[in-house]
Amino acid sequence: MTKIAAHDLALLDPVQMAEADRLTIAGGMAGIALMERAATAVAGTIRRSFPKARRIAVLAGPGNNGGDAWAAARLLSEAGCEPTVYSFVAPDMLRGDAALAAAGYGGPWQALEAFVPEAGFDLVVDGLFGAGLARPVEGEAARAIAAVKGAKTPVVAIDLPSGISGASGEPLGTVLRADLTVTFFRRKPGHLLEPGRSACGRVIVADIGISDSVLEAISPQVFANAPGLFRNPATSPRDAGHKYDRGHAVVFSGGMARTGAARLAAMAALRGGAGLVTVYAPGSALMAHAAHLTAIMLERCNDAADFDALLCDARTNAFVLGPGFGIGEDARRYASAVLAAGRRLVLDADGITSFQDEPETLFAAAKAATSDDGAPLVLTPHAGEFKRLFPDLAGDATLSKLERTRSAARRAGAVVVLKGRDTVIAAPDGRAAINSNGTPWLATAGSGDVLSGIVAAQLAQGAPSFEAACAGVWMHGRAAEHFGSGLIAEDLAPMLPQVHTELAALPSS
Ligand SMILES: NC(=O)C1=CN([C@@H]2O[C@H](COP(=O)(O)OP(=O)(O)OC[C@H]3O[C@@H](n4cnc5c(N)ncnc54)[C@H](O)[C@@H]3O)[C@@H](O)[C@H]2O)[C@@H](O)CC1
Ligand SMILES: [K+]
Repeated sequence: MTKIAAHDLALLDPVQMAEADRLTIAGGMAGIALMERAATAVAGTIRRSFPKARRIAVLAGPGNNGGDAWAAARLLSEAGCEPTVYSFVAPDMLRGDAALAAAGYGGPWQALEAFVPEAGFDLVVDGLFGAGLARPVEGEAARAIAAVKGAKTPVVAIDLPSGISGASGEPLGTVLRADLTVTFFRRKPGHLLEPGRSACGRVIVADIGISDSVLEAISPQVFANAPGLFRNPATSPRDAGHKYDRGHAVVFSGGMARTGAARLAAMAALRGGAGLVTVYAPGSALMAHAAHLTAIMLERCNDAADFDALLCDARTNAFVLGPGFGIGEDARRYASAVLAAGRRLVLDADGITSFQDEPETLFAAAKAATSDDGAPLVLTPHAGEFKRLFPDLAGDATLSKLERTRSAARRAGAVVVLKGRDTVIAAPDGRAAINSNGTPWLATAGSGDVLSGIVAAQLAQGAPSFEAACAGVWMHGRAAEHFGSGLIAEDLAPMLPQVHTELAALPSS
């Protein structure tokens, strides 16, 4: 990935954001100037997005999130609105920049206890808690949030909806649901991870004068998943290219009654950009495949002897094992052999479950096969499959989805794609990406088989595993967006040409 793209897509946790703040202040900008810019962004967004809002309730917390709220109230008042601040603490309890911001506001304010949203407000501004949320929201703040929910008045959150952790997207006590969230400099993981993402509504990132150069010192490792993270265009063939330039992907098939999943993955691999795709199937499944496959090739693979012979073709470089394959010794043997032969492997579904009693065998094989090119193994579990390989991480309620996936990748020596509405992709070296495209229609039978095929296509074309996984997840989500409602798994691969066209049109990075 390029530095510029990575910087644009960086997500900062509250500690890193505080560091960005500190470096900016150390560079000569006063803290109150940063707060003023944050408030200007909030007030400006409100004026643009809710131009008819006159009577505005501004909920202000005890820290700098509250400071932003007091300063925004002043700006809204200057713009002709009628704000009333409802403060969580008496203003003389505020400290630092927040105290300065409150002192600069000359309009009406009351204690938070007095807040009754039914009193005809057009809009509520949530400046209770942001990056500094440190414990569950309870008591008076929780009452105010519940009252906002009941009133159905539009809500604009400052930085984060109160009750959502910026680091994890997890709720801490009562959570406010916003229609729009204005955050500063860069998004935070909590804006993309559920349930945070749903609580934010639309997210606007405002420039408050923090220079991108602070990111050099912070060196972010977590990113929003988007084309800047992977080779761009990921899949456009060279004009004078040969099909072998784009690699040869292989999909292992299950037996006679379970061949569809392998075909879904194989077609996705071909449409995903692999030059050639072959299905390796047991003899019992050959007829079923032969009746369906055209551009995709077919080989008999009944046992280890067949497989060893097939592996002699050094051009097969990316394998998919798992969809419809069946759980057991064959899966373990083939997966280990693929890795030992220096090929790259997407392990999904039954392939993952096959290692539930001996995950260390898989992890050792992945680590032994790791080279300068990075991890050779990509695991694509949903939450249930993740739990089979990493039961302790799955059961640790103190870990966020992001932390769980990063720990799993480090332990396995593999790129881990933990699927869901907020799919997290993590590499053993600590890099991680959070995906946010796609539609709810992706929760359909066979959707994961397609994803494994698209990822294998990127591996076959030579993308490093982390980039291949990021690209595959993004393309999969984008294909669903192009199709729209009524999607089933078969509809995804036919949408991939549009996704390739879109990627190819982006400026190369
Ligand atoms: N870091 C930056 O670069 C900038 C930060 N700004 C604002 O500053 C905010 C962060 O400010 P702070 O670090 O002061 O944090 P917050 O204002 O989010 O909250 C911290 C305060 O809330 C209290 N608190 C935390 N959880 C509570 C709970 N559940 N119930 C009751 N009290 C609770 C803490 O004791 C502390 O007093 C950001 O969200 C943003 O709005 C902006 O002013 C612009 C620049
Ligand atoms: K807030």
